[in-house]
Amino acid sequence: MKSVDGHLAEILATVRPLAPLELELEQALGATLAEDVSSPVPLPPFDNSAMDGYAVRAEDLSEIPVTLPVIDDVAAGSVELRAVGPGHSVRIMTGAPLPAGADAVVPVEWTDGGTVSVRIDRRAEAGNAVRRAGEDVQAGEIVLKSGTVIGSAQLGIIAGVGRRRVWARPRPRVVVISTGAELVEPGNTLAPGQIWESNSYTLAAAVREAGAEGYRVGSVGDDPGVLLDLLDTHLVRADAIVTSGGVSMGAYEPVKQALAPLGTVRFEKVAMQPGMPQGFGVLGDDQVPIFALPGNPVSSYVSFMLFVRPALDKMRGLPGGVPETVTAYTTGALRSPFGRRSFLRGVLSNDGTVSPAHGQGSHQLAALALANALIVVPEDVTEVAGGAPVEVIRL
Ligand SMILES: Nc1nc2c(c(=O)[nH]1)N[C@H]1C(S)=C(S)[C@@H](COP(=O)(O)OP(=O)(O)OC[C@H]3O[C@@H](n4cnc5c(N)ncnc54)[C@H](O)[C@@H]3O)O[C@H]1N2
Ligand code: MOO
Repeated sequence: MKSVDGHLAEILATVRPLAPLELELEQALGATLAEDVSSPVPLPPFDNSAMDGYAVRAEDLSEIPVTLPVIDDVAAGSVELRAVGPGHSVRIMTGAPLPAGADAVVPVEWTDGGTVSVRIDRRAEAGNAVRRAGEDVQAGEIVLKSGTVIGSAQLGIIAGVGRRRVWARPRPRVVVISTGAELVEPGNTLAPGQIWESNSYTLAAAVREAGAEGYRVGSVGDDPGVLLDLLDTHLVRADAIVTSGGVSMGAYEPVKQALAPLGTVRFEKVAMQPGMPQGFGVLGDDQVPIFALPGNPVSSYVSFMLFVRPALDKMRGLPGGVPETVTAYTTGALRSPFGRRSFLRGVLSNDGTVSPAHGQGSHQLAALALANALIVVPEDVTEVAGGAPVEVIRL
């Protein structure tokens, strides 16, 4: 059997970072910067007020209280400014440019709020409530480095330095297809022998959680020809394809039957539990990677976390490697088949313990839904005693 590490290594050797595109700000959320972003100007671009109040010369406040004439009124965006001479003040709003001569802003709360003259009741030091030009960013300074994932705050600074577009690797577009003649869309009534289709929902959501775009095509039956047609239709808009089901040893295994003859997708047994039957390869002229995951709901989910998520990281231009683990102490005994690495579902607590889920079957989706971690039991270990340390992958 192929090792878990060997399978991941083959996947990571096959998938490539997506080519950068020039993305509009509105499309850039979740993309990975492929350039350093710098500011053409200092930020703030000019000295300005941090508060609504009065721009003054601090030296005029040596005697408190003091009453000063108000010679001007400046709002944010004002351009024609009168200088503040000795003994004068200017009413000023947050974000408005600091007039020449002034070196401090007195918040309105420290005054009587006058508009012709103002009584100031508290002393302000030079520099009080003044935001200096360039104190956030210097002209030419890099604000975001290439390789940064663009989240909301990153989008903010890109806009804040005046950029409309950036070069970035887009979120990979991933088409998700389930197979199985027994599957019925949720919301419909079950006939005997049928179950509600859940994997395409799980996997498309996991794709989105992994920072990619998930397109749920839904489920197809057991006909390999129908599956091939569907793949053909969707290949043009896919950076990767994920299928579930139809990869094991049964008489009706549409994914295996459709793809194995192409010669570019291999079906193998990987030494893990769950998730033993796995298919991986590439499709079409563009060599689009395809992950043919096993149909059991827990198996497809675990396979996604171990193989698809690191691959999507790599496609996004991020370091895509073995999922990180932390050490925890299992509250219960564990069993694992010899020669296979187990990924048991568990609940990791803040006290450093992990409680194995009740129900470790590959079909037990409810136990998976309660879990927040996978407990990793190595290939050469068949039993772990309660209280023993184990490695855990957070979900
Ligand atoms: N003789 C053998 N039988 C099986 C083997 C084996 O090595 N020899 N491997 C077992 C393992 S391990 C797994 S995992 C499954 C994988 O089977 P398939 O990938 O072919 O998946 P299916 O047979 O289509 O389905 C398995 C199971 O999962 C349910 N399922 C499938 N798709 C969905 C979906 N979209 N939503 C909800 N549930 C789904 C399906 O009804 C089956 O119960 O094979 C074992 N057998
Ligand atoms: O490996 Mo299968 O994934 O046991 O259910």
